[in-house]
Amino acid sequence: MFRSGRFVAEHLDSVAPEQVQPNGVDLTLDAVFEQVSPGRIGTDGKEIGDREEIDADDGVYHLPPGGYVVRYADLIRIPEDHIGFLYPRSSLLRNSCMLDTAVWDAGYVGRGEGLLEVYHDIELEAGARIAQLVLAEADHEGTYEGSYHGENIE
Ligand SMILES: O=c1ccn([C@H]2C[C@H](O)[C@@H](COP(=O)(O)OP(=O)(O)OP(=O)(O)O)O2)c(=O)[nH]1
Repeated sequence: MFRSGRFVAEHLDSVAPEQVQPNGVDLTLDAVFEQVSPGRIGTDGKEIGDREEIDADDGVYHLPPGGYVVRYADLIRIPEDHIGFLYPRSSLLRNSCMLDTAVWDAGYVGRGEGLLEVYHDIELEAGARIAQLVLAEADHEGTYEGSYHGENIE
């Protein structure tokens, strides 16, 4: 069963009322990066390529077509007995952009990242809502202890 937005909000730090949706919580944009060196995924592990942070102009990112790594501002804690799924805000799709996301594991804590695909120039303001996190009840064995556990927490 998918949980309500109010339930999801209980597992994020400092959620503004406008972020809470009927079925989930909107995540906001913290930073935008451009990858500048190759990454690697092998049988023996993975390496993430270097990135350069893109400057916002008076708090607004002006993004030409391309692929960008975005970091969400919201600190997320996926509770035990749950799994998280993140979806793009439909206004992104309606503006010829897409946010690619993966599974959010039970036990994960951090400020996560996603891949923003831009097919037409777009302006995104820092702090703008760009995605929606939903939580579903799920069986699992163990909890997330991977390399991204605790990421982007100062
Ligand atoms: O769009 C997403 C989806 C998930 N995550 C977070 C939550 C998730 O629990 C964690 C790890 O994701 P995954 O298990 O897919 O990472 P991996 O590439 O398999 O790395 P590791 O082996 O370290 O887990 O990253 C994101 O930041 N963005």
